[in-house]
Amino acid sequence: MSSIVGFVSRVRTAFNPLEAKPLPNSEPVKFGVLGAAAIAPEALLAPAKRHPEAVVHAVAARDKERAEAFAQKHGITKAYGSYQELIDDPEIDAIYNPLPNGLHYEWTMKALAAGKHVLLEKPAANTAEETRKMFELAESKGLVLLEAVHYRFHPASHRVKAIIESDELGPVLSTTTSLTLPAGYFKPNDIRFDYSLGGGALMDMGSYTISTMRYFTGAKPTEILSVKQDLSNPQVDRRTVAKFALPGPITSTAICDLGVPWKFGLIPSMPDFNATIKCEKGDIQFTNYLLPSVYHSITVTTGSKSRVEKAYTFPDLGEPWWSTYRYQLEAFVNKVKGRPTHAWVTKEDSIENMEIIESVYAKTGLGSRPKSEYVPPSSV
Ligand SMILES: NC(=O)C1=CN([C@@H]2O[C@H](COP(=O)(O)OP(=O)(O)OC[C@H]3O[C@@H](n4cnc5c(N)ncnc54)[C@H](OP(=O)(O)O)[C@@H]3O)[C@@H](O)[C@H]2O)C=CC1
Ligand SMILES: O=C1OC[C@@H](O)[C@H](O)[C@H]1O
Repeated sequence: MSSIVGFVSRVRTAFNPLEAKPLPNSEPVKFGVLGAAAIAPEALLAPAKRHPEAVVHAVAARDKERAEAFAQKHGITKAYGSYQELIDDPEIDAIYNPLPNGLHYEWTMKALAAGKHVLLEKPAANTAEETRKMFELAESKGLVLLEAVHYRFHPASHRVKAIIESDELGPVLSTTTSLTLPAGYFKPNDIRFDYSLGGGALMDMGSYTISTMRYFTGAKPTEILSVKQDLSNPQVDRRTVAKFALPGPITSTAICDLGVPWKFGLIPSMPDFNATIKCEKGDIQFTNYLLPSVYHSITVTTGSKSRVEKAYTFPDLGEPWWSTYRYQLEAFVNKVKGRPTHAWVTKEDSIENMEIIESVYAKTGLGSRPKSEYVPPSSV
């Protein structure tokens, strides 16, 4: 019963934003958003309204009218008809980059070159080399760059990691991390199915399934044991199932699918956003690891005993309705302000994730998504 009340309360709060009052003695971090992207309201606009030190100041779209309509709808002060104009706005401190994957590198490099911090959507870029270059530029300019791997900032993921590290269940033997959605969820013309824009299930959902495998095992694969891909067009995987060997006895399976065919062509499959971690003395079933603020459960089983845990807040941070994105924004703003953060995704972490994605694509012969043609000026 209490979990239903909690669910209703969290969802109600999600649709009725509690606006935070600005802090009197602190300048807010002013964000500019590149593109009127579908994910921007959930991943930045709503969390910023609930953060006392974050403001979304401007949005840019390729078409100025689209930017203006988006700005009006979301109460954003400025709208630009080009991404560069927004980046050049001296009032903006940080850029949120939710462009298609294949444009992450170019526009992050341009934003960093202009002296802006960047909150960058996942996956960081099309290649590990581009990811490295972005982080090197950020470091050389003393700027914050974060790949928005939002689940890493939520207390539920931390709780699962803490159980694994507590040794209650002994060493990890295997993991299965899944992210699947039914066919029809994404339209055929979605950016996720466009090779030239960095599309593919492994780039999209797969960036999380690889990331959670690495996070929960604390290890990097030593070998790709097998990969099976179903394609939506000759260069783009709709589904990828990859099996990995990790150090010691660990094996991991990462499953992602942008459109599971309906059963008998009639019944859509349920989304699968679950992680299973099998350990020597028991296992953990983490339900809905991607959007745990809506609902999640952490079921720990040893022998015939099992218990269910939930973690919506940290002891000293958060509210039950804080989404993964709100927790992520908390860390980003703290980092920009030079304060400690409760969690972070490092340069090395982002590069390693991209290396694994590329190595899976190499194994099947599909190959990495196209390298950006953008060449930064030599002065950068
Ligand atoms: N953190 C998370 O939970 C999620 C992250 N993502 C990530 O965010 C990014 C965007 O995803 P999503 O919001 O779903 O995508 P959308 O298609 O809604 O948005 C992409 C934006 O990119 C701009 N754009 C620029 N060039 C192109 C082009 N050639 N073709 C298409 N769009 C272009 C468009 O901006 P304009 O307005 O200028 O036309 C559009 O608003 C991806 O990297 C994805 O992986 C996505 C969903 C969830
Ligand atoms: O990042 C994401 O998270 C949620 C998914 O629906 C989406 O495909 C992906 O881009």
